[in-house]
Amino acid sequence: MPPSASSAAASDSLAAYPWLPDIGPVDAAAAERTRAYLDTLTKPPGSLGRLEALAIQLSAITGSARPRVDSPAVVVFAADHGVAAEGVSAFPQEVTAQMVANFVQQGAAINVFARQLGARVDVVDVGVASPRPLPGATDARVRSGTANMLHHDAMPLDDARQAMQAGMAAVERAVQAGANGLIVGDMGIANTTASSAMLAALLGVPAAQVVGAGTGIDSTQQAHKAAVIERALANRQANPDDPLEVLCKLGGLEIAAMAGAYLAAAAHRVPAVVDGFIATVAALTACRMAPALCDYLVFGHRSAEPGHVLALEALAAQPLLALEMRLGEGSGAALAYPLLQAAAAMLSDMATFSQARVSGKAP
Ligand SMILES: Cc1cc2ncn([C@H]3O[C@H](COP(=O)(O)O)[C@@H](O)[C@H]3O)c2cc1C
Ligand SMILES: O=C(O)c1cccnc1
Repeated sequence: MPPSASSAAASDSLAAYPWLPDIGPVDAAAAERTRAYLDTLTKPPGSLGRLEALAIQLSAITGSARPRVDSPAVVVFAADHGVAAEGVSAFPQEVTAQMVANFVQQGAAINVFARQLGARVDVVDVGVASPRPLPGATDARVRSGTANMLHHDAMPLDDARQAMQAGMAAVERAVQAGANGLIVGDMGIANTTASSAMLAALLGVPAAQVVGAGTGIDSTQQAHKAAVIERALANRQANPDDPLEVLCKLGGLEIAAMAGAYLAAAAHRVPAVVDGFIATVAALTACRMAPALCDYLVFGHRSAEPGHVLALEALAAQPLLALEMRLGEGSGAALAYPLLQAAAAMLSDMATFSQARVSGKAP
């Protein structure tokens, strides 16, 4: 298919989904004002480096000269994956539900980092494979896990839409409760397989190039994981120009919910911090659906999962941190969040040259 025909197919499929929120461009005038204001603050121009770029982005997102990000919300979406049956993770599927209980009991890494930010963690079950609702989690279960992508499409379109809407609804709740920043996380055993398959399909690269250790599989198991993904890609034949089709055939319910959450945050002009590999694949999918979204996202960290670099490159994204982490849950996004707060505080609290009577640059 020639490029023009394939992009027409992609936008046709988008037109069929009016349930996606409308996202306008970021506020370029507010960004420009902040860019100029930064040079009036008592520091050599540009000396706060990427923190200055972050401050400009926060103004662009919020439209405010003094953006506020003092009240973040953390939302962790959990779901299971049929492809876990192929032995692609170091851990069994029941860990997804067990970790949801751990989130509810405040014991996971994301709970610890959220506490440091004074943020609440909303754990949303969009598709955990457990017989009963999970106590303490928000029940938005669309279905009990995806189908095994090796043999079936992971989910039908209607389930992907419902999961994306669950993501949007979680952001609505957070924004109504006063959140002005969003940290989105994932929990789902085998979701590095789903994300790797989606990324290989979206970028047209071999699975071996994106596959990594996930929860800690060795190199032999990684070769098996790549082979499973290659067979799934061949069986599913997802159209790389149709991100929703890629999501339905190869993705996961929590990945769909994360994509919906980013879109809803942008529609509210609330900065969302993207976490690691899984989160970035969700963000890439959402950005392919609504390209205006990309300017609203802050990339928190670079995960040790090898596919993450490719996903970040596809978004021309520069993550704030690189701590060799490979956890998910929103943990890297939460650790990066204080940098957003520092950028905002720089704009609201620093003295200007004239206020502090400091001489400007020599002529
Ligand atoms: C105890 C535990 C806590 C986690 N928290 C996040 N993940 C992360 O690991 C999983 C993805 O890796 P894979 O594709 O190899 O299964 C996801 O659940 C992800 O959120 C965890 C995994 C485990 C085992
Ligand atoms: O970077 C991630 O999001 C990640 C990597 C490995 C396992 N779970 C999550």
